[in-house]
Amino acid sequence: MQKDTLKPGEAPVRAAPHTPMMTQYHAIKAEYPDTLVFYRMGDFYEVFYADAEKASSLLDITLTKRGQSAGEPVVMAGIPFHALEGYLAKLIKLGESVAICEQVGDVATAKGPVERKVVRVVTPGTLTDTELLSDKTESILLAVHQGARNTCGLAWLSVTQGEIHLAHCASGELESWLARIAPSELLYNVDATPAFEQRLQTQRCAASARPAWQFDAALGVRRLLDQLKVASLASWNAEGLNEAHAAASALLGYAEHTQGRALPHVQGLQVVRSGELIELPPATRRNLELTQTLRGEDSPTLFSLLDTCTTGMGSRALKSWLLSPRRDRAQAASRLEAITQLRGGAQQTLRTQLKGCSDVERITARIALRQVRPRELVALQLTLQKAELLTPVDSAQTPLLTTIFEDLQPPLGCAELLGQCILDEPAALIRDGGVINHSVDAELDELRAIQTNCDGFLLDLEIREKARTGIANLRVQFNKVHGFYIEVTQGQLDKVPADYRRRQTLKNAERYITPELKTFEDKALSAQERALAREKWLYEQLLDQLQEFVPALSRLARAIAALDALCALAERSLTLDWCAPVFVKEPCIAIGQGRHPVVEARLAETGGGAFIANDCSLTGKSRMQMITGPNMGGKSTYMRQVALIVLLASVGSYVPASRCRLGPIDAIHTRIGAADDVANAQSTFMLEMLEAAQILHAATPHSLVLMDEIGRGTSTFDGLALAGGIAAYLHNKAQAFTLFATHYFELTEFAAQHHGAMNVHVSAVESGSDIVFLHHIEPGPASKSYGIAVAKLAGVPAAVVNHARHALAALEAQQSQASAQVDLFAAPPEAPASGQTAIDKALASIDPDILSPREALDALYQLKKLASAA
Ligand SMILES: Nc1ncnc2c1ncn2[C@@H]1O[C@H](COP(=O)(O)OP(=O)(O)OP(=O)(O)O)[C@@H](O)[C@H]1O
Repeated sequence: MQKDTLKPGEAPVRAAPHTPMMTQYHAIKAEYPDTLVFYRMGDFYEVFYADAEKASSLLDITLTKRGQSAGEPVVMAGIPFHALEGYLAKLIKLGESVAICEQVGDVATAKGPVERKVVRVVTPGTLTDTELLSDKTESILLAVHQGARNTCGLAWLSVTQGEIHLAHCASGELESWLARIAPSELLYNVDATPAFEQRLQTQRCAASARPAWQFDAALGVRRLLDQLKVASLASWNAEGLNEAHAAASALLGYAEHTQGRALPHVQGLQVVRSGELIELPPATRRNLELTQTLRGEDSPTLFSLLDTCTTGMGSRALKSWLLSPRRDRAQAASRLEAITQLRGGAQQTLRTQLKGCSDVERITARIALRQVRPRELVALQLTLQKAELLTPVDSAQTPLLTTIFEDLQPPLGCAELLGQCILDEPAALIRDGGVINHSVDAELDELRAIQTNCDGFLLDLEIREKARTGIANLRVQFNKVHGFYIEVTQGQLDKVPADYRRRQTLKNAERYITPELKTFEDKALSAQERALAREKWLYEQLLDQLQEFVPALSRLARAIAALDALCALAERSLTLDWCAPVFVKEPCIAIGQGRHPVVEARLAETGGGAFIANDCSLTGKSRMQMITGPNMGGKSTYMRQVALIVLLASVGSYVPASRCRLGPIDAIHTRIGAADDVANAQSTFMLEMLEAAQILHAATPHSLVLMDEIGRGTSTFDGLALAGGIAAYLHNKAQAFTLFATHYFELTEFAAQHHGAMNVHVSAVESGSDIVFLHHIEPGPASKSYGIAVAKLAGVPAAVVNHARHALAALEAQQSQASAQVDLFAAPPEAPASGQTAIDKALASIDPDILSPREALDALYQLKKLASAA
C-alpha cells in the first residue's frame, strides 16, 4: 500500500518499531497464537489487540487504547490480578484457553521490561485449580490419532487423577468412545481427514488440531516409559498399540506444555479394550438418564439418586463405575461382596468418619505440580489424621476391603511434616506470607521478631516524642503506601522540632519522618521483604519434601474414593430396600418385584402413591416381550427399570428388586422417543431409524435391547411394517433380549409366530369413560388402547373427546370389513444371489477332477448353450 504512495527515489517510510515491552509481548504471543495471553503488568493482567477484543466481548470488560507501539495505538483490556480465578472460570466455560504470563525477573534490577514467562496454560481439559473444577466431574483431556485402515488410537487422562488410558478403536466406533470418555478437551492430528474431523465435532467440547509430528508412536512409547519410569509397557499389556501410542505422545506433550512442567504424579496406565466393557451407547446413557435428565439437568438421574458420597472423590469414582461396567463379572462381584459386608453396620460409622475429608486426589496432583495452596496442605494434614482413625470393618473382610484398608494407611511422617511446617491457619496464598510455622527456621523467626517488635518500638517512640515535643496527641503510625510516620495535627504544628521531615500533608494534619524512624523503617521493611522471600523458599523446600509422598497419597486418595462409593451404595441399598443380584452363566434376566429407582423416589417425594413393582423374566428360550397397553400405563418405566437393574447389577451394586438373576450381558441398547435434532438437520424419524440401524447391527444374544414405539414417526403402514421387520430381525438374527413396547395391535400376533417372543401388557381398568392405570405387567396382549380416555384425563376439551369417540367407532367398523390379512412377519422372498448367473452356477457344480472325458465334453457343450442363451 505504502509503495503506491512513494515518489520515485523516495525511501520507504519505516513503521516505527515496537516499544521494548510490546516487543517482548509479541515474542511471547507468537508462541501461543491460538491462546489468549494474560500478560502480567503490576497488579493487572493485560490482554492486547485481537485477544483484548475477544476478552472484552467474552468477559464484558472495557476495551481501551493506550499509548503507541509501532506507530499504532495499543488496543488493550485488563483485569486485576486478584480477580483472575473468576475470569478464568468464565473463559474456560466458554471453551477458551488462557496462557498466564507472569513477571519472573527482578523488577528492581531489570533494565528494560522485566523478564516475563508463560508459567502455565489453563485449558478446559487440563484444569487443576479447585475453583475451576467441578467436585463431581473429572476434567478429561483426550488425544485422538486417525490411523491407517479406519482405525484410530485414543489416549486420555485427567491431570488431577494420575492415570493414562489407552484404547484402539475402529473409526465407526469413535462416537461411542467419545461419549463414554466425555472429554472436556480434545486434540487430534492436523492431517486427519475432513470426514474424521467432522465426526469429532459431535462431541461438544474444545477441540484443536495439533501438528502431525506430535502424534508419533515411537515418541509416544518413549514418553510413556519416561512417565511411568519403566523399561517396558508389557506389564500393562500396552505394547503394539501404535495408534494409541501416537495419541499418547501428543497427550503427554500437551499436558506438560500446559502445566509448564512434568507430571510426576501420573504413574498409572490402563488399556481399555472394546470387548471388556458393557456397551452403553450415547442413546442409552441419554434415554436411561444415567447422569443427566433428558432436559440436560443433573437431577433427578440414576447418579443423583445413588450419589450420597461424602467426598468429591467418592462421587467421581461412583460416576465412573456407573458409566463403565465390565462384561466380566469379577469386579462387580467383588464390589457386591464388599457392599454386603459394609451393610453389616460399618457403612454408617465409616461414612461419618469420611465426612469432611479433603480432596486428597486433587491436592496430591497439585503438590506434584507445585501449585498447592497452604490451606490445602492443612486440609490434607487433617484428612491424613482422619484416615489413620478409619478402622477396618471387622475380621471377616473381603479382598476388596482388605486392599482398600491397606491403602488407607497414610504415608508415614507426612501429616507430621505438614503439622510441623505449616501454621494452623495459614494465609490463603504463600505470596502474602504467614504460612510457615514458628520454630521451623531460625532465620524466619528472627525476621519475624523484628516485625513483632515493631509495635513495641513504635509505642516507645511515641511516648518519647510526646515528651520531647510536648505534643500530647502526636501519633506514630504505619501505612502500606507511605510507610512509617509521625502525625501532628494542624493546631500543634508550631511545636514540631527541626529534625522532623515532612512526608505527607493531610487536611488537618501533617505527617513527618525522623532519622531514627527512617532507620527503623528500613530495617522493618527489609525484614518483612526478607521474611516473605524466606517463607517462599521454605515452602518450595517443603514441596520438594512432599514429592516422595505423592505415590502413597495417590493410593490413599483412590482408597478413600472407593470406600466412599461403596459405603454410598451400601447406604442406598439399605435405605431404598434393594437386593443383591446373583450372576449366573446361562443367558437370563430374571427380576422379581423390580422397581424404577428414580420414578419410585419421585413418587415417594411427591406423595404420588406407591410404586407398583413388576417381575421380568427373559431366558435363552423366551427372549422377547411385546409390551402393549395404554399410554401412561407404565411401559417405558417398566422397560427402563429392567435396563437400570441390569446396569446396577453389572456395576456391582444392589438393585431395586426383591430378587435378580443375571446372565452375561455385553450391551444395553435403547431406542426410546427422540427429540428432533434440528442442529444436525435430522428429523425425528431419521434419528429413529439411525438409532434402530445401529442397534440392529450391534445387538448380540447377550445384549439387552429396549425398543419403545418404534415406527411411530411415520405413516401407520410404513411404521407398522418397519416395526414388524425390526422385531423379526431382533428375534431371529440378533436373538437379543428384547423389550418391545408398541401401540400397533397387529404386533401382538408376533408372539404366536415366534417361539421366543411373548405378549405382556400393562393393566388398566375403565370405570365409566374414565381410566385407572394399575401399572402392573400381566401376561397376554392389551385388549384396547385407551388413547381417548388418556386424552380426556389430560383435559382435552369434551367436544374433541366426543368427536374422537365417534370417529374411532367408524374407523373400527371400516377395518373389520377390510379383513384381508397381511403376514407382517413372513420371511421376505429369497433375494436372487447377487451377480450369480446360470453359467456361474453350472461352473460351480463342475468338479473337473472327477469327470470322464465324455462328461467333460458334455459339460462344455452345456456351458456353450447357456452362454448363447444368456
Ligand atoms: N410401576 C409403576 N408404579 C407407579 N407408577 C408408575 C409405574 N409405572 C409408571 N408409573 C407412572 O406412570 C407414568 C407414565 O409411565 P410411562 O411413561 O412408563 O407410560 P407409557 O406406557 O410408556 O406411556 P406412553 O405410551 O404414553 O409412552 C410415569 O411417569 C409414572 O408416574
